[in-house]
Amino acid sequence: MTVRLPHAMPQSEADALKAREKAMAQQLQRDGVWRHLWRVAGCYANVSVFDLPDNAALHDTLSALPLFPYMDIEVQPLCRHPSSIHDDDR
Ligand SMILES: O=C(O)CC1=CCC(=O)O1
Repeated sequence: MTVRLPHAMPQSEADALKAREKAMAQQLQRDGVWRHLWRVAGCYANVSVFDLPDNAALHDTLSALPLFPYMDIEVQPLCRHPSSIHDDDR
Protein backbone atom coordinates (compact mmCIF):
# COMPACT_ATOMS: atom_id res chain seq x y z
CA MET A 1 0.00 0.00 0.00
CA THR A 2 1.38 3.37 -0.99
CA VAL A 3 -0.14 6.38 0.73
CA ARG A 4 -0.61 9.52 -1.38
CA LEU A 5 -2.22 12.23 0.69
CA PRO A 6 -2.98 15.39 -1.29
CA HIS A 7 -0.43 18.13 -0.57
CA ALA A 8 -3.35 20.52 -0.08
CA MET A 9 -4.90 18.43 2.71
CA PRO A 10 -4.77 20.38 5.99
CA GLN A 11 -2.35 18.85 8.52
CA SER A 12 -5.13 18.42 11.08
CA GLU A 13 -7.20 16.39 8.60
CA ALA A 14 -4.19 14.23 7.69
CA ASP A 15 -3.37 13.65 11.36
CA ALA A 16 -6.99 12.63 12.09
CA LEU A 17 -7.03 10.20 9.16
CA LYS A 18 -3.73 8.65 10.27
CA ALA A 19 -5.00 8.27 13.84
CA ARG A 20 -8.16 6.49 12.61
CA GLU A 21 -6.07 4.30 10.30
CA LYS A 22 -3.77 3.35 13.18
CA ALA A 23 -6.69 2.46 15.47
CA MET A 24 -8.31 0.29 12.79
CA ALA A 25 -5.00 -1.34 11.81
CA GLN A 26 -4.24 -2.21 15.43
CA GLN A 27 -7.73 -3.64 16.00
CA LEU A 28 -7.42 -5.78 12.85
CA GLN A 29 -4.02 -7.00 14.11
CA ARG A 30 -5.55 -7.92 17.48
CA ASP A 31 -8.32 -9.74 15.57
CA GLY A 32 -5.71 -11.79 13.68
CA VAL A 33 -6.79 -10.36 10.33
CA TRP A 34 -3.83 -8.02 9.67
CA ARG A 35 -1.04 -10.56 10.22
CA HIS A 36 1.99 -8.49 9.20
CA LEU A 37 2.55 -4.75 8.79
CA TRP A 38 5.94 -3.62 7.57
CA ARG A 39 7.16 -0.17 6.54
CA VAL A 40 8.85 0.00 3.14
CA ALA A 41 12.07 1.74 4.12
CA GLY A 42 12.29 5.27 2.80
CA CYS A 43 8.71 5.35 1.49
CA TYR A 44 5.28 6.30 2.79
CA ALA A 45 4.23 2.74 2.00
CA ASN A 46 3.81 -0.60 3.70
CA VAL A 47 3.81 -4.29 2.89
CA SER A 48 1.09 -6.12 4.76
CA VAL A 49 -0.22 -9.65 5.06
CA PHE A 50 -3.93 -10.15 5.64
CA ASP A 51 -5.65 -13.38 6.60
CA LEU A 52 -9.19 -13.33 5.24
CA PRO A 53 -11.49 -16.03 3.85
CA ASP A 54 -11.88 -14.67 0.33
CA ASN A 55 -11.28 -11.77 -2.04
CA ALA A 56 -14.61 -10.13 -1.18
CA ALA A 57 -13.68 -10.02 2.51
CA LEU A 58 -10.28 -8.57 1.61
CA HIS A 59 -11.91 -5.91 -0.54
CA ASP A 60 -14.38 -5.03 2.22
CA THR A 61 -11.55 -4.74 4.75
CA LEU A 62 -9.25 -2.66 2.54
CA SER A 63 -12.00 -0.34 1.34
CA ALA A 64 -13.09 0.34 4.93
CA LEU A 65 -9.64 1.71 5.86
CA PRO A 66 -9.70 5.47 6.50
CA LEU A 67 -6.72 6.00 4.18
CA PHE A 68 -8.25 3.84 1.41
CA PRO A 69 -9.21 6.81 -0.81
CA TYR A 70 -5.59 7.98 -0.65
CA MET A 71 -3.76 4.69 -1.21
CA ASP A 72 -2.57 2.77 -4.24
CA ILE A 73 -2.96 -0.89 -3.25
CA GLU A 74 -1.44 -3.84 -5.06
CA VAL A 75 -2.77 -7.26 -4.01
CA GLN A 76 -0.91 -10.53 -4.39
CA PRO A 77 -2.71 -13.71 -3.32
CA LEU A 78 -0.56 -15.98 -1.15
CA CYS A 79 -0.94 -19.56 -0.01
CA ARG A 80 1.12 -21.86 2.15
CA HIS A 81 4.39 -23.07 0.67
CA PRO A 82 4.76 -26.85 1.08
CA SER A 83 8.35 -26.46 2.29
CA SER A 84 7.57 -23.85 4.97
CA ILE A 85 8.40 -24.90 8.53
CA HIS A 86 6.39 -22.06 10.09
CA ASP A 87 3.09 -23.04 11.67
CA ASP A 88 1.74 -19.51 11.31
CA ASP A 89 1.87 -19.80 7.50
CA ARG A 90 -1.18 -22.05 7.61
O1 LIG B 1 1.58 4.27 7.15
C1 LIG B 1 1.08 3.51 6.29
O2 LIG B 1 1.75 2.81 5.54
C2 LIG B 1 -0.42 3.36 6.21
C3 LIG B 1 -0.91 2.66 7.39
C4 LIG B 1 -1.30 1.38 7.49
C5 LIG B 1 -1.67 1.10 8.85
C6 LIG B 1 -1.42 2.40 9.47
O3 LIG B 1 -1.60 2.68 10.65
O4 LIG B 1 -0.95 3.29 8.57
